[in-house]
Amino acid sequence: MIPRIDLAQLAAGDADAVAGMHKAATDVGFAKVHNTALDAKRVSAVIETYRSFFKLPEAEKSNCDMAKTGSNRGWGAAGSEQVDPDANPDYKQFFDAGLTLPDGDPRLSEPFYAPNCWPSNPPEFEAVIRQYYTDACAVAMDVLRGVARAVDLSAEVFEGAFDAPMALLRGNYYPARPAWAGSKDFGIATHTDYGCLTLLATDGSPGLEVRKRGGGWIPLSAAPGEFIINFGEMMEFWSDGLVRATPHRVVGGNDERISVPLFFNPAYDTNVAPEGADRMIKAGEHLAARYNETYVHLQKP
Ligand SMILES: O=C(O)CCC(=O)C(=O)O
Ligand SMILES: [Fe+2]
Repeated sequence: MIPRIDLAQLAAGDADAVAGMHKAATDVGFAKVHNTALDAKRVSAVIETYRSFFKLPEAEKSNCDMAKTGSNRGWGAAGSEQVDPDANPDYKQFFDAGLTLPDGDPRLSEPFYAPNCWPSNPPEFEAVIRQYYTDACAVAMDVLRGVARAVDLSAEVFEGAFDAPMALLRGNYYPARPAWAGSKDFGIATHTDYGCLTLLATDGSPGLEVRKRGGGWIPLSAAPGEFIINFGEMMEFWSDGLVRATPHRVVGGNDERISVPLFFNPAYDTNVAPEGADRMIKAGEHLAARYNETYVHLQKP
């Protein structure tokens, strides 16, 4: 069973909500979260904005092709990410956006704080996505505070670590599963997320599957207004293995599907080693290693 958590109740310390988050974090690695600052209407507008973009001709989308920029901002064509080395590159398309830094900020030359590429169509794209990025980061921070409370990590652990986050907002577009797809082809192949927390909105269509500890897969879906959350590798390091990064995938079906994960990653220099450990795991270095493995345009031949 995947816990379903009321975020306002979690923030207020409600015992059931705290217990639900404890189970989500330490057992299944996934939860559904509702009653957040982002309502169904806002999330639907974001999903439809991405949908309009993905429906554009490839030639227009390629103005923001990340393979041309060398960073991970902009459009990723089908086949541009390979999250499982034993599977083929994913057949999904996606669009990545990160923190918008002021012009002239020296961090703009660092890969994790690279400038965004905003398409000119649909015309509202930049405004809608930038506002959602900011608001979704605030919801993710609320969730993390609830996680700290639920698993007894000191609340200060996360404070300050997300002031200039390497958080990445992605729109995933899964077309209907292609007729040519074989056993090594996925919308997104089996993987764990790299960062701390993923706050995932979807258009409500099925497709996501979460790996069960004993084997097999649990299908999970959420309509706009309700979020799926899961934990990534950095959170597993940070909590010394207490919080679980659970593998998941999308095989894909007969209908197209849009999902919008916010990968809530801390600032580059954050040490995500367990508290009190005598080693250092720099968040930015972990992320760089994982990006270099999985973005096809960054892979070494
Ligand atoms: O589309 C989904 O539901 C999941 C996407 C996902 O796992 C990812 O983008 O990391
Ligand atoms: Fe994922």
